Amino acid sequence: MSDAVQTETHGFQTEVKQLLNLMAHSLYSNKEVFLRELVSNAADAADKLRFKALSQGDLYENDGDLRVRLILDQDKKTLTISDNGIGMSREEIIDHLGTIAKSGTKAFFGQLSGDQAKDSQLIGQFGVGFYSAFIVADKVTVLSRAAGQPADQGVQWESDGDGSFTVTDINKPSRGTDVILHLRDSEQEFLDDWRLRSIIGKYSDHISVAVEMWKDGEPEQTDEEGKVTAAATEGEWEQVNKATALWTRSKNDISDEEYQEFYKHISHDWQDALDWSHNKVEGNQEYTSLLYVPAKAPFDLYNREQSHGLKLYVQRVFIMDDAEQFMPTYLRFVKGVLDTNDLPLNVSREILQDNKVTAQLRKACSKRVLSLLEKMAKNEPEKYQGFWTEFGNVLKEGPAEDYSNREQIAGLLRFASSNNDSDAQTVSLADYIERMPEGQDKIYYITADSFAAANHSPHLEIFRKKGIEVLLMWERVDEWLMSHLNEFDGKQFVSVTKGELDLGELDDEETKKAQEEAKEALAPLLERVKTALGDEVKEVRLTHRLTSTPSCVVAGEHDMSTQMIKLMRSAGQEVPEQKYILELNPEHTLVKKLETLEAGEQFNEWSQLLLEQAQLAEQGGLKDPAAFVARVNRLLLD
Ligand SMILES: Nc1ncnc2c1ncn2[C@@H]1O[C@H](COP(=O)(O)OP(=O)(O)OP(=O)(O)O)[C@@H](O)[C@H]1O
Repeated sequence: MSDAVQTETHGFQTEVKQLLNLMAHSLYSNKEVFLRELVSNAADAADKLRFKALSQGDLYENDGDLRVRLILDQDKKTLTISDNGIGMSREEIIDHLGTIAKSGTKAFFGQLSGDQAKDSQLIGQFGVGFYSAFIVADKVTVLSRAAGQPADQGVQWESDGDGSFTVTDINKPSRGTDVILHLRDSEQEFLDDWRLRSIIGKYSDHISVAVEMWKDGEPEQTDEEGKVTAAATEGEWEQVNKATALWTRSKNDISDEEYQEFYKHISHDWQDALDWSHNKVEGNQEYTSLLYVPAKAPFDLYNREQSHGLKLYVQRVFIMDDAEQFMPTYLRFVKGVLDTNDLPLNVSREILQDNKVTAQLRKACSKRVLSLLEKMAKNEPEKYQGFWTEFGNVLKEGPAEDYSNREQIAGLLRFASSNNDSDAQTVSLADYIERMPEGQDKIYYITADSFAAANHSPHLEIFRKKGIEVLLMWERVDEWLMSHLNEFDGKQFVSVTKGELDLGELDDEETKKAQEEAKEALAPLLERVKTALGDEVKEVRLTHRLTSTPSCVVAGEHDMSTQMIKLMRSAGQEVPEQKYILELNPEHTLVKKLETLEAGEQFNEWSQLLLEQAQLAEQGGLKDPAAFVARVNRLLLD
């Protein structure tokens, strides 16, 4: 022990306490996961040391055989997971085993309802990690010493999982970390050597570092006559996993179960992945990729800054976690491994930034994921629908970010539709096109604040009447998406709330003629309304998109849509006040009534009311709601 043994007590971050609580309740029926998590951490520590030692060979301290050992102590009732990996310093241990470093964690725990059954579902959105040790242990002691540090720089971390932990300086001659679990009385099954071997076999075969357990020696064996049949053997550490990195094996030799185990190892998810794609490429480019799509979105999916990306290996040597350079942001949910021979072993994040090989690999990996999704959508539509529910809104960022693949991404999008009267996003663009009536050559859509606002928008009236399907959109990202999608399969996208409505061949000659006549007859009325409203509107014209509503407002062809304005304002950008075009429905009684009114106060009030109610329906609010209410009341009493 060093002279000044310094023990400090630290409180866990509030979120850690909440996680511990949640985990104890949620994962009890799945409690073996603690072993996978702790062995994964130990294997990661070995990987990290191997990488650091590439440039600093003396870190091995003459012990380059990296391994993880499981040690049972029947008397003390402890199970120890011991590694000779990178280890942790005092600061690191306080930091890593006392807090959760992900941003947004607080908000995540803030939404817990207190209802254990409901909350336990949420653990799936959160990585399990080290803290799972407390599912089976009522006390955990961690002894660690960072590689390259003298023996007296060891540190002991200890906690009973109740809210605080202690940290003490210790002497630790061997490099690496021992996690000692003081098993609860009810968890003594994990002291059973055979039970442990079978769990480890299942969880760790594919981890590239050896996992070892102690095998007792055998005494000398003799036959009846006392002749020695087998010499005595000494006890030894025995490797219990295959220790071949899974992605290096041939696809045909890997079972689905093994793929799933590996997924859990790299993702810290405790549920199965939804699907994966494993590819070995030789030739010009040489790489292996194993990419997984999770079944559930993590809690921080919408934080675009959150770390994501692949585990990067170069010639099977682990280089870094979260190499985001190989996965575009709109595919940030993908987990996996990329192992390449085309990058140098001393590659850094900076080198990756601006690198031709990186760009090629990123393109290749993106393609793999898109093809995987395409196949799923085609062959297993229900499964794809599950994917869409979890990750659809992220995929919608794709056309803006990945211009070259936008047609393929557009093919994967799913929308709600005016045909369905439901907010379920199930309609693909291919479905839409297939259902188009003869004469329709455009894809019509509407963006609004909510499903109800989109579905009940007056702008849809004429489309409903004519049986033309309109795609309904109301997610924040939709406006952004549509500003980057011009066409699909040669068909142009048209917002039903923007510009002059031209249904082209969908309108018959008779209707067109009637419209022309109305235009001529009502020209004076339009003039008068424009004069009454003055600068409040850009233009007043007749509309044929309405059937049961008297008026609507539309943005000019090249103006920003209402949703885009809202999006930009909410992002803190200044957007100048935009003037709309007021459209009047010539068939509607109120418009007919307006025509009969003489110029004067009443005419002005009615014109104003028709504008305000149209703005209310389109924008969901008014600048001066009180004036609107007063006006309605005045007109009601007239
Ligand atoms: N055996 C170990 N050796 C060295 N460092 C370790 C070891 N175990 C844990 N750590 C450190 O503690 C950190 C936190 O571990 P924890 O398992 O809670 O989360 P994680 O591995 O980062 O992943 P996730 O949050 O996705 O579960 C690790 O990132 C690592 O830096």
